[in-house]
Amino acid sequence: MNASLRRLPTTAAHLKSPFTARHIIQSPNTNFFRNFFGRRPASPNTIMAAKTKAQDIIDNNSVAVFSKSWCPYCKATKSLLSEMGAKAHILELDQMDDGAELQDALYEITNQRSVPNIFIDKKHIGGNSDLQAKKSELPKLLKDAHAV
Ligand SMILES: N[C@@H](CCC(=O)N[C@@H](CS)C(=O)NCC(=O)O)C(=O)O
Repeated sequence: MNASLRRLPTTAAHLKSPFTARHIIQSPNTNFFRNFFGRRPASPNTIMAAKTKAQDIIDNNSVAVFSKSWCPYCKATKSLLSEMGAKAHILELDQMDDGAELQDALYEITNQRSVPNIFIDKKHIGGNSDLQAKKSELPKLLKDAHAV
C-alpha cells in the first residue's frame, strides 16, 4: 500500500463534527447557507409573527422541543423523552423557513438561544442538561402535563 495512504487515520475525527458536508448537502432547504452567509434583519412584523408562533406552540403542547436535526444534545433529549414514552411536539428549526426567526423569538421569551429548548406544561425547562438533571422527576412532570 502507498505509504501516505497507510498514514490516514482509521477514524477521522473531523467527520464526526455535526457540520459535515454530507449534512449540508442533504439539508432540505437553504437555511444553512442563509444563516452562514448572514440574513437580512427581520422586520418587526416577522419578529412578532415568530414570537406569536413560538408562544402558541409552547401553550398548545404538553411537551414542546425546539431542536435542530443535527444537534447531538437535541438527539439526547429526543431519546430520553421517547424512552419515557412522552408525546412531544418536536420542531427541527434548521429545516424550517422561519427557524432562525423562531430561535430569535425563543431567545426573547426564555433568554436561551441554544437548542434544544424544552418546555413541559408551558414551563421552560431549559436545554438538554437541564432535562437530564430532572430525569427522576420526569415521570411525574410528564404525567401532570398529560404527555404520557
Ligand atoms: N448545554 C446545552 C448545550 C446545547 C448546545 O450547545 N446546542 C448547540 C447545538 S448542538 C446550539 O444551540 N448551538 C447554537 C445554534 O445552533 O444556534 C444543553 O444541554 O442543551
